Order: sequence, then C-alpha cells, then structure tokens
Amino acid sequence: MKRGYDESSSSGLLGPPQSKFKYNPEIEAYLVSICCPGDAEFLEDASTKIFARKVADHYSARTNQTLEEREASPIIHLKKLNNWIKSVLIQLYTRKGDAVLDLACGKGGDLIKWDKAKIGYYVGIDIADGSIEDCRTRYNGDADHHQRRKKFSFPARLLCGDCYEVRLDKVLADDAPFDVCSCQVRNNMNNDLSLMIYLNDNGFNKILVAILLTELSTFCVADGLAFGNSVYWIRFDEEFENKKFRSSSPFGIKYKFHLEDAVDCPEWIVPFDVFKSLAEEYGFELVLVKNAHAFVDEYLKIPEYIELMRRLGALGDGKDDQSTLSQDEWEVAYLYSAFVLKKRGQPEQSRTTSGRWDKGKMHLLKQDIMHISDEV
Ligand SMILES: C[S@@+](CC[C@H](N)C(=O)[O-])C[C@H]1O[C@@H](n2cnc3c(N)ncnc32)[C@H](O)[C@@H]1O
Repeated sequence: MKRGYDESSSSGLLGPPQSKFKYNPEIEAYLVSICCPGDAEFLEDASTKIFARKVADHYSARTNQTLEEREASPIIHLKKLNNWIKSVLIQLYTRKGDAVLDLACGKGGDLIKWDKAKIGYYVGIDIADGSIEDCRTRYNGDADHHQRRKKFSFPARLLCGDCYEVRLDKVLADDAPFDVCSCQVRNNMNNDLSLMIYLNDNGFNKILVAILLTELSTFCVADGLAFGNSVYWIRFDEEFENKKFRSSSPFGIKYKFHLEDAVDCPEWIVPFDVFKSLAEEYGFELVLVKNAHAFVDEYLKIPEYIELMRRLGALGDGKDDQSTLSQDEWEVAYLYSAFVLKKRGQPEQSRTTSGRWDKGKMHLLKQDIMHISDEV
C-alpha cells in the first residue's frame, strides 16, 4: 500500500497513515469541483447576492479561535498539512518583491507565509467584513496580545466585497499589475472564467490555487450515493443514482461536501480536462497539478520543507510530539489538489515590481479598508 512520505527519510517525523486510496498520476477521472463555501441552511441558489451575503455573514460570525480550541479540532492535523502545502506552494512560486493579490484572503491566515516569501506588496479582498477586520488587526500585529509579532515587511491594502461581483479591473486599476494571485475559493464556472479574463488582461504572471478534487471512481465504487468517514462525507444528488454522467453536459453535477469543523456546502463537479482547456483558452497554462498525497510524497524529501513540516506539526515534531494525521484526515487530504496556472508566454524573469512602497500602507486603520460593491 502506498504511503505519502518517504519511509527511508531520516526526518524523524511520523508519516501519514496508510491509505486505502492509491494515487495514480495517470488517472483521467479526476474532477475539479467548484466550491461555494457556505452553510447547510443557505445552500440553494449560489448565484444570488443573498447567497453571497450569507457566505459573508457565515465567515464573519466565525470568531477567532483560541489556540486550545484550534488544537481540539478533529481536523487539526489536516489544517496543519494544508498550511504546509500552501507554504510550500508560496515558497516555490513567489519571488522577492512580488505584488500579490490574495482573493478571499479571509482573516489573513497566509500573511506570515507571504512575509517569509519577502513579497513587495499585498492586496487582500474578502467578502466577510468581520474577517477582513481580523485580517487588518493581524496585519498590524495586534491580533494576538500574548504573542505580538513583528511588523510585516510589505505594504498592504485591504478591500471588502464580493470578488466575483465587482469590476476588479476598475477597483484595482492603480494596483495592477500583480505577479501572483492566490485564490482558495471558487464560485461558479462563469465567474471563475471572468476572473481568469481579468487576470489575463491585467498582467498576472501566476495564479496559485488550492482546489478540491474528487475522484469519480471513488463515487462509482461506493455503495449508494454517499461515501466518507468520521470527518467528511460526500453525497451526490438522487439524479445521479445510476452513476452515469453525460460527457455532453459536463457541468452541473452537484454533490454536497461536509468536512467537520470546516465546510458544509454544495459543490459542482467539472471534468478536469474541460477546466484545463478553458484555462488554456483564456491564456493560462497549467504548470502544476498535484494531489495532496503526491505533493507530500514529492516535497517532503526536501530538507527545508521537512523542517517546515516539523514546525507546523502535521506529522508530529520529530521529537516529543507524537500526534499525527489520522487515517480519516489523510483520506480527506486525498480529495485536495494544488494547482498553479501561469500566464502563457510570460518569461520567468520578468517581474512586474520590486516593492510598491508608494501603494498600500504599513499600518492599516479601520477606514483604510475599502468597501467595494458592484456599483464601482
Ligand atoms: C477557506 S477561507 C480562505 C481563507 C484564507 N485563504 C486563509 O487561509 O486564511 C474562504 C474565504 O472566502 C471568502 N469568500 C467566499 N466567497 C467570496 C467571494 N465571492 N468574494 C470574496 N471572498 C469570498 C470567505 O469570506 C472566506 O473568508
């Protein structure tokens, strides 16, 4: 049975548990699911502004957890693993001085990662005003009174609004071009495509995306319409009872995804090859697509990333901390993939900026947060 790490490694870290899934890079059946984050009570119409409002309220209402509360999460090691994957991605694809657009930046959970990559400018956008306010205090270094951290070394700007509803080209006219866009939220395919057009037209170099993938064959071999374990479940709609999917209508295959202590939302599957060719049509080439198991397999061989994993603690700390991912969390990790899109024809060396000291601020006041709406 395949394991997700190098068993001969001398890292001292505990490995992920054995998985019943076997990662096969040749497999053609991977499907990208388009995620609409939200809550069970407001699942129905993802396209409406009401839905967007409810998403915003949901995230705003999620208070900052204490360290103890966070550590008690049933998916704490999965969260740590996700952080490791995001950090490695950022280290791999961001360079000193880059201008970064963090779409759906939330409470700024990635600020430290961008700081380590020595970026030159940061613009964060999120729909939830509570989250963007938390992001502001975190950026200012005021978030944790016990552990006041040093100031971030890049200027920043924060905006509050629905990144799929506003004219980003207008709102960000003075900030563009960006080198990297990070996006960990998906809307519907049309919105994602308009975003890609915007990114292409506005000189983006790379987009890093952490996206949920599920493997159709897992569903096809499962009994009935649902499968999962103690921390997640996926349930397909009744209409897919016969487990047949028409290639002529690749969109609209809906299922519900539940992950303990994280999400409970509808998602729609999109065949990966369709996504890839649409991205190509809009001027992007896919330079990396890696399932989380394969990602761990590959990058946990590199000393600096082993050290990072040790610090983040997803697989213990190599010394006293013997806690690690549960089998069930490791199976959830298998549902996720990281991918990177790169603007076609963009040479590696050409960076758009080396710091934007004239833009953004080093300390953000409440009134510095720009509230954007689709009237902009
Ligand atoms: C999973 S969180 C990502 C947080 C962040 N990347 C981090 O690691 O801390 C998803 C975020 O997407 C935001 N979001 C959802 N739909 C959005 C939209 N249409 N426009 C802007 N933000 C959105 C939510 O408010 C939430 O903060």
